[in-house]
Amino acid sequence: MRTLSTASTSSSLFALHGFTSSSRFEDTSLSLPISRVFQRQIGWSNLRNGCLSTKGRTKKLNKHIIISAADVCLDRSVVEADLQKEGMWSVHKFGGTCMGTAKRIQNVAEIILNDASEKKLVVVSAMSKVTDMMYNLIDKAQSRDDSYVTALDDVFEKHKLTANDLLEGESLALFLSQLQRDVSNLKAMLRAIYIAGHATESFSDFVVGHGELWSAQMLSLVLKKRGSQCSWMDTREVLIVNPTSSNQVDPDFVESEKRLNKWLPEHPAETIIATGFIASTPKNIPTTLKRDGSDFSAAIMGALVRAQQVTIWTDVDGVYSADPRKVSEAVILRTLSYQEAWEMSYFGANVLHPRTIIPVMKYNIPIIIRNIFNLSAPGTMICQLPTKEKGDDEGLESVVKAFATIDNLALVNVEGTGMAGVPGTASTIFSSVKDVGANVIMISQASSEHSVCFAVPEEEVDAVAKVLQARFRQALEAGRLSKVEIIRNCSILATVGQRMASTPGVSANLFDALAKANVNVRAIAQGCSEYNITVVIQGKDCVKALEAVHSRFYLSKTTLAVGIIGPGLIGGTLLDQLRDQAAVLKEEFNIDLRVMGITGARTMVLSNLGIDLTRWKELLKEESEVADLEKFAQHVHGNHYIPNTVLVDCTADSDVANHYYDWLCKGIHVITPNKKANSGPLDRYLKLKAQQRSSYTHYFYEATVGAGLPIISTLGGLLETGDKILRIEGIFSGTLSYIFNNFIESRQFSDVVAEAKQAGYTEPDPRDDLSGSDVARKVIILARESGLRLELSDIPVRSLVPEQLRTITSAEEFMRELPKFDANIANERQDAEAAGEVLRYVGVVDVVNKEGRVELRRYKKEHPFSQLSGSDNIIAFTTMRYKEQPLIIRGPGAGAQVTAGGIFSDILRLASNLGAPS
Ligand SMILES: NC(=O)c1ccc[n+]([C@@H]2O[C@H](COP(=O)([O-])OP(=O)(O)OC[C@H]3O[C@@H](n4cnc5c(N)ncnc54)[C@H](O)[C@@H]3O)[C@@H](O)[C@H]2O)c1
Ligand SMILES: N[C@@H](CCO)C(=O)O
Ligand code: NA
Repeated sequence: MRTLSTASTSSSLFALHGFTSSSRFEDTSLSLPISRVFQRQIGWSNLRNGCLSTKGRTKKLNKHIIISAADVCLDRSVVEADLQKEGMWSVHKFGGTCMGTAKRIQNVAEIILNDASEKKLVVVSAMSKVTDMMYNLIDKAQSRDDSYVTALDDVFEKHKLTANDLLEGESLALFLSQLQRDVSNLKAMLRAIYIAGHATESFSDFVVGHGELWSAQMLSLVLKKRGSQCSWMDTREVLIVNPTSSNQVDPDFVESEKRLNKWLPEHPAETIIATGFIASTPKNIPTTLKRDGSDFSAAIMGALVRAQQVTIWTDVDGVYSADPRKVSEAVILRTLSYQEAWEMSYFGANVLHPRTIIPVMKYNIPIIIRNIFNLSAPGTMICQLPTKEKGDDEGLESVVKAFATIDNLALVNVEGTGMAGVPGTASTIFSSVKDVGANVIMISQASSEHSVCFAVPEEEVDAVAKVLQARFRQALEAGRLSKVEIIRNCSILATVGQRMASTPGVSANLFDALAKANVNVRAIAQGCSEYNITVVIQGKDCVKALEAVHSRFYLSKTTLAVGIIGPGLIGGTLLDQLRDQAAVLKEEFNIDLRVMGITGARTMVLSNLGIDLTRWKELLKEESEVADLEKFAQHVHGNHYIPNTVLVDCTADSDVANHYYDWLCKGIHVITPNKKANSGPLDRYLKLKAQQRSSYTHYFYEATVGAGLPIISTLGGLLETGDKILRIEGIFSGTLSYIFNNFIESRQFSDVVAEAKQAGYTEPDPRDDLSGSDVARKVIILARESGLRLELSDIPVRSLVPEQLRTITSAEEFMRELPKFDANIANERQDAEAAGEVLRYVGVVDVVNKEGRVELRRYKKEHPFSQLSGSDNIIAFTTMRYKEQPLIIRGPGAGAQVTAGGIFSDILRLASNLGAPS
């Protein structure tokens, strides 16, 4: 497939920030000579445009530095050598939230004072809400609403109160008189706007930008009060930008640097507090840096002073590996490359605007995103990552770093044979899309050139479809194009990671994770850079897909929503085992099993976060509701934060088994020790298995034969590797094994049966064991696994249930009546003993003759079947490979612990199939 990804930015993804305008007050900071820094900048400015080499300025700089294009990074060792010599600048940016109150401004001052860097340049936004208040003033004045006057008073009050808290004496008086002057000026301007009923853009800029001017001045005075040598900067005097057509600006680095180099010696200080967001045009008209302007200001300033780093202070711990609202186990990334950060922000992650990265990337300056409210969090560093080739993997996390999604998209598919080899089709398509102002988010074209497919925001798709239908009407009528198809309700899932480029198998892993989560992929795009692989999926699958791929790449635990049906002996034991092992699984194996529901025949308990398994019995009594299997399945599966659901059927009920098909269709995995589904009607069984394969869901039932013994998996392994099964023969009933192993000497048959029941070996109704039907079911299960198409009724069975007790309704009554019939079986045993033999209840799958049977047979005392003890099962596989000596599996084949353990290991097999490390 030939693919192509666009780099256009969806404007809706980023928040609009405020900006500031002109206002001055005299700076009273102490002077400090900074000429060396200044000289260095002049020297470096020569390097920017084109391929140059610098020689001779210092010894360490006596190297060739080639800058071939704007985005190429300089040799870091050279940059560092130079910076260390000249004194390092660190740049900080504090947004509105950080500057929100007097207390927070003090906090900001503290952070600045604690930074030991020789030079500090601090970019600040307006106090939070101030920019909105300023816009509101303009709106009111424009709509001739008198209340702008009181609204302006509120702005004044807010700053006055803050300053009163922060400052005192001369500096307070200085600030307040400036504030008063600014507010009087603003009042006059707003009055002018009120009269005109309109504000020009530069007028608005002027008004709105005061927030930054005031916050910068206050912070600067606070720092001075605390002994810092500090100046404040109205960045419009320095920062020169050219507005572009697309509501963006291009910084003029050469001119800005010239102005900065003039400004710095005029305002000597260790620390400079600069207003974010404001700038001037080359003609000195005030303007702004538009969206996310303060971050951009910080990045440009960082580049201008060749900062050692730029720290963006915010209210989150850093950049997450995925939206934490969607992926509960998302982690904070320690590092991101510039390109990765770029990709993440394009896909809606609240990282940085891509343009913020460009200025710093050019000089290889790291950006650190840190939480001002959690200084213990190290934050995320966006920098040039060390490459694998250099053998320096430190700080690198996974190959795939992060995942992001864009919702509410539609795919447009233009298809037809008339496109191949005809230049201009793509151009016509995309110029039409441009004409209706739609934003193309992703493009993919198969190299057959028979279709071009692209994603646009859902709300723009109708206009796109209409214009394409019109533009291609002739081609559609003539059949050169077959259709312009719209696929609605789509989402994009982007997988980002720079090292994907050099690592084979990433996409295989990604697509495998999606397949296992039953997510259908509609379109794919990957640019040559391989920084990101983008897939288009159905909107409803988005969170599930995000969870699945996130956990696949080890960024989160493999989380499974588990529903337990039938908390009887086996189900209850399983719940206790889950309770005891949960922490270890989470810690050591990255597997997070959450039991979201438990249902018995009459009552059920549901949870949204996971049932506390130390109390499951009480909860089932105290907080239960009436059992409803539909509702139960829907609840356990309905939690969109957990990508995979498994229902574990621990009943012996055919009605429950009849739901498996439906559950598999819904993408729910099924695990069971219940033999009813696999030994029920053959057509149902075949349909179930076919559904399981085609739906990529998993259906595991190891405990149906031999309890926890690996019978089903061994058979599967033999078949999958091409062995041919000839015969499977053995003692398949734990109950009947126990009974005949212990039915010796003077013991009564009924007593031994009661013991087996007491030990938890029997089926809920022991007649299922004694009748041979349990063994017949196991024979059928193994026969079908081996490829035989047999029904349960095809298996001749010797029943040990006395004729008279077969119709009794309850298991308890049966147990009471059983002793009356002890003599019959005792006689049979004595006959065998007299011949030096023992009785054993065996099942046979005769694959060669395509038949099965269940019988009570006599074996010589030396025979392996005669050597068993307890509830041992013994199963012998005779195959083409194991012909002379059969492959034998022996061990306890019934009992609560071993059976629950077998089910548990099926759950872990499922987790492993879903991406948990093995
Ligand atoms: N006991 C063993 O050693 C062993 C070994 C392998 C497999 N198994 C299988 O394990 C399963 C459970 O056996 P057990 O000994 O725990 O039986 P049990 O009777 O102790 O438990 C079954 C539970 O299922 C509940 N139940 C019945 N119908 C239900 C329904 N429609 N919806 C919800 N709950 C329902 C019952 O109330 C009971 O709590 C059986 O299928 C059995 O064949 C048991
Ligand atoms: N009742 C069964 C349980 C295991 O399937 C037995 O005795 O073997
Ligand atoms: Na088993």
